[in-house]
Amino acid sequence: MNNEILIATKNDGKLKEFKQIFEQKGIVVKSLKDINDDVEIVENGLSFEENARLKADGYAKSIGIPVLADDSGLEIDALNGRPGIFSARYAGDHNDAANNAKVLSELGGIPDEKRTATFHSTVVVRKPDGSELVANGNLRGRILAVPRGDNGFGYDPLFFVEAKNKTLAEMTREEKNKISHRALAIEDLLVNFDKFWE
Ligand SMILES: O=c1nc[nH]c2c1ncn2[C@H]1C[C@H](O)[C@@H](COP(=O)(O)OP(=O)(O)OP(=O)(O)O)O1
Ligand SMILES: [Mg+2]
Repeated sequence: MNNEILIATKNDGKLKEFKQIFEQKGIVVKSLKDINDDVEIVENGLSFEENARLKADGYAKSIGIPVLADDSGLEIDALNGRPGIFSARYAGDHNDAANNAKVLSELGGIPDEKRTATFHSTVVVRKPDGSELVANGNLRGRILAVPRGDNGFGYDPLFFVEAKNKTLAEMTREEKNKISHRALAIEDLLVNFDKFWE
């Protein structure tokens, strides 16, 4: 039975979200901690999709099971879509606090109604035979001036979801996993998944 997938991410927050979503579907999630092969992947693609493919491909050849990678980021309208594909290293290195501070400083003085943003996720799954599935998800929200909440990771404390009257960091993992860009990408993925998975 083909029921295992490797989630190729070094981000524990993402891994926990994917685990919850796939385990509900009876799919066993393996992480990079379960394999010896620690590859350093340079995310130098020009799009979310290219970066997700680089990550999935980096592991798909050596591991005998399907590999899923996500490349995601925050696109702020008033910043012409920045930080976008550079979300993880916006303030120089992979530091959530510094990235959030940079975003807040760039948005300084911009009023609430102009602080709209999209969280985007592109997910690529590669099988050992090279076949792949690509899916996307988007979540609209607004960037607060002051962070709220302690859950989640990354830009979650700044990302306010109007319909829930909460930031992503004020939601439980279950709540976030019902609406997030990553959850929506997986929903999109699952439309074609069974056929791909056979
Ligand atoms: O739900 C989210 N809630 C908050 N922040 C988020 C989310 N989704 C992506 N983000 C931010 C985190 C990181 O700054 C960048 C993704 O960068 P990205 O390269 O895809 O992920 P990563 O480097 O953390 O882990 P990895 O590449 O090993 O999967 O966007
Ligand atoms: Mg990354």
